[in-house]
Amino acid sequence: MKIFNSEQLRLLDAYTIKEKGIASVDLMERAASVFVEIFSEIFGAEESVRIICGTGNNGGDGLAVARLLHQKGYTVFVDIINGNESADFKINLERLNQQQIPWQYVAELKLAPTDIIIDAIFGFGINRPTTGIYQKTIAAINESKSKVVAIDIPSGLFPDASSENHSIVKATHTISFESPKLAFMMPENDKWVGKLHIAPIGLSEQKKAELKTDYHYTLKADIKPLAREQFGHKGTFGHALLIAGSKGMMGAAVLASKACLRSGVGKITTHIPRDTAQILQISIPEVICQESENKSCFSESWNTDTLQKYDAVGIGPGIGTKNMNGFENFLLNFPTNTPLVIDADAINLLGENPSLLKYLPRNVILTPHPKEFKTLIGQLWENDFEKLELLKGFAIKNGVIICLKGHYTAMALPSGEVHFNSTGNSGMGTAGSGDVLTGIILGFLAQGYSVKEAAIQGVYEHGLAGDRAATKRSERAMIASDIIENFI
Ligand SMILES: NC(=O)C1=CN([C@@H]2O[C@H](COP(=O)(O)OP(=O)(O)OC[C@H]3O[C@@H](n4cnc5c(N)ncnc54)[C@H](O)[C@@H]3O)[C@@H](O)[C@H]2O)[C@H](O)CC1
Ligand SMILES: [K+]
Repeated sequence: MKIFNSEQLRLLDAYTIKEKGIASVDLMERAASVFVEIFSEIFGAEESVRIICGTGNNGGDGLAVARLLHQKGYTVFVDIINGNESADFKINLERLNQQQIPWQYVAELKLAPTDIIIDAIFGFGINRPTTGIYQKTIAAINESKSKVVAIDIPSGLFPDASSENHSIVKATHTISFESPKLAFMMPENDKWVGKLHIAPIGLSEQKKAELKTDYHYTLKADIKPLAREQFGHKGTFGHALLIAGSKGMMGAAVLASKACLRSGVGKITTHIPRDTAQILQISIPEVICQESENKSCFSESWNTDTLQKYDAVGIGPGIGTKNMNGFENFLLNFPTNTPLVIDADAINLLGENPSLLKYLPRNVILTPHPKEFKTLIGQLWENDFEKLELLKGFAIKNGVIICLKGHYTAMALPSGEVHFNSTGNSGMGTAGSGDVLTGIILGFLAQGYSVKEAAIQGVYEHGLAGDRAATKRSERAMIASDIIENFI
């Protein structure tokens, strides 16, 4: 799914009105009705609802929502912060009056206790930080004990730019129209957005296809698993090579190898330090162990012909950062066309020696978490929008795919596209979770997925398995092995 900016959403809005001959107030009605549909699935009509409206179209949505909830039997009360009223706001205020729904203009909001507040102050029309009555109202909402549901976007949050240090409504749920906003993908905004719901309102599909954006949100419909050949065998489902583990870190090699096998790969060879084979072999009988001549780390020397025998290679989980020489030889001899996934300590080694970046092969995926990304680029960022620019810049400059792990893992491609992932949960912030992801991506690459597909689909399926694990156990109690067990 594409992520549109506010200018594009306005365009889509205007185009849909023209193309479908639908009045803008009817589009607002459609938005309000999908909002109410989702809202009423979460909250029952016994809960009291206070709707706080601005006077633009977000406020207009709020008035229409008030009327529709009233018709469904909810007790609603509307507060309006006086301002310039949009045309569709005026029509909806008239409709509110016709149904005799109680409302008042507020100069200073004294919030009577209510179960739920619906935030309809500002939507994507916000163009400056909130001040005065708006700021005070937002503070009152955030201090209340009520659950808060934002219409389209928590008021005060800029959809397409950083809102650091602004006054913003802290929503429990955000029900956003048609497409998520870029701001929702930023970890710094997690505290404002709460649980995100996307509500399609039927904007023109043709125009959506035409509009260009760098930003995408991966949903189930974007996932296309490779068909498994009925006559295939372990020789045709790909042979992966994983370079992983060191003394005390063999768990990383075990988790990544097992995840790789579960991803459907035909065979995996795992290259490990000498004398550690027992640990791996006992943990996973299906793995082929290849021991390094080094007792404590991976091999010093690598040759292209040997590496070329594998369909894909992964390096990093648990390898430590001592063997720079071996890592350099590995990259210098890496075959041009073999897909490669680089994770964990291999990323730290690259960060320590950025001159190696030029030796990265063309089909490479890097999977850093934010700390590893910082080491890799040797630079700090002021906010998450800046971090996103750095991520995009790195992918473009080095011609690589880079997946910045976290909630809504961001995958930047050399084309400048960024795909945000929609699956996963806080339970995945657990030791070994990243090793599992490396194994899955490696397995996908070895089976013949393109680097783009392996990155996007690997991250999506890793998150999905994590969501299943959290349902069976809990976000708190799940561990990385549960992600593997729930990969189906
Ligand atoms: N295409 C769609 O997705 C649809 C969106 N709808 C809803 O409309 C809003 C956007 O409405 P808009 O009237 O453009 O803007 P706002 O209501 O967000 O803001 C109103 C107005 O306020 C002024 N303003 C901006 N910042 C400030 C500030 N800090 N202090 C004071 N005043 C401010 C500015 O002039 C704005 O224009 C969208 O989010 C949806 O909720 C439709 O209902 C359906 C189609
Ligand atoms: K809002």
